[in-house]
Amino acid sequence: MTKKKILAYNRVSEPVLHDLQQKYEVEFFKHVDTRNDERFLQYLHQVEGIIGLELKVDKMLLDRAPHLKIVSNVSVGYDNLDVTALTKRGIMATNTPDVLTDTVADAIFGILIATARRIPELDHFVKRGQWSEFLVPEQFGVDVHHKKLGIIGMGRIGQAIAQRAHFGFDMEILYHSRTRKPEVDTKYRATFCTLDALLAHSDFVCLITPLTPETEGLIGKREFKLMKKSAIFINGSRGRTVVEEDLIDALEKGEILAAGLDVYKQEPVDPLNPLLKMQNVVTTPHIGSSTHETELKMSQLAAKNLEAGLNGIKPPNLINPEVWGD
Ligand SMILES: NC(=O)C1=CN([C@@H]2O[C@H](COP(=O)(O)OP(=O)(O)OC[C@H]3O[C@@H](n4cnc5c(N)ncnc54)[C@H](O)[C@@H]3O)[C@@H](O)[C@H]2O)C=CC1
Ligand SMILES: O=C(O)C(=O)CO
Repeated sequence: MTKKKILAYNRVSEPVLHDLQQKYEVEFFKHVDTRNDERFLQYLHQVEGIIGLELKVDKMLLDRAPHLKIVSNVSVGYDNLDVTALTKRGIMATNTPDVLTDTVADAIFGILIATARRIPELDHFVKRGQWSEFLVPEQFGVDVHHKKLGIIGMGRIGQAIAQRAHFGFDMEILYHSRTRKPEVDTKYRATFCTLDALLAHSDFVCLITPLTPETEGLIGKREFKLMKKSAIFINGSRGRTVVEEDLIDALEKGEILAAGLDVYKQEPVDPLNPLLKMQNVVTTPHIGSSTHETELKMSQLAAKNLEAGLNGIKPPNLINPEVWGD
């Protein structure tokens, strides 16, 4: 029997890829120009399944994949997929929620602390051999514990951040989300509020929504102006939820104190991006879920979704259940 053809893209853990290769014909592509790479386009024409990270799946790509049944993202975010176009063609789309929640929350909390306590900057100071006298107040950071944390997007990861903030650091939590979550209010002593109230009152503003037409550019000039001058802004969502030029402007003008960023408008980030030159900005290269343990779990879950879809079983993490007739 001929094996079903699968296209693996960008990042799929080695043991998972190996396992898939036993059962399917698998071609792995690292980074491709999806419009012009001949090998990619020829293989795409034959595949029934795609598994991978951040492949831009749009109408043009789908027109070139007539046998495609399922696209299995190795990520919880799926802003890389044109879900409407997939659904119209009856193609399943899946993601990897839950398995990465705690890992991402750890990373975001780490970035928050690193920004508040200026850890990367002072690490360089020590390593450059500049630590010759006691620290001066200009090098001090700000406290995290007992401060007000504003979380925009109180979903799975937002709640895991709230848990760390409440139980670990006794922080007061404000949140803004599509709906109020009474269980979160009780569990983490959190208060649901408008976006503007959150921005005006928070010491730390943490953005962790998905990227959607509603959240694109959610935080820009007006929102930075509403924040406290002492506010620290943390973005763990996607770069385009923020107007990056306005963030740069707000930092340059001292409208906010500092920023901790895991995501950018363009990734990998342009080495000339002014954010990289700012001492009060902590940058990480989209590390949210990137631990050995969690990347493996994400790939395993993505493979489970893929195989279910290919074999006529409803995938556990179907994003567009309409294609299943639900
Ligand atoms: N930096 C990184 O490495 C990672 C980033 N992410 C990002 O985090 C996002 C969230 O992941 P989860 O918490 O698992 O998703 P989720 O779906 O559980 O939570 C998202 C929350 O955002 C809220 N939301 C949506 N639109 C909103 C709006 N316009 N205003 C306010 N709140 C809004 C939703 O109501 C929901 O509570 C992902 O979609 C992804 O973009 C996820 C994993 C790793
Ligand atoms: O899962 C996601 O959405 C990520 O950003 C990377 O893990």
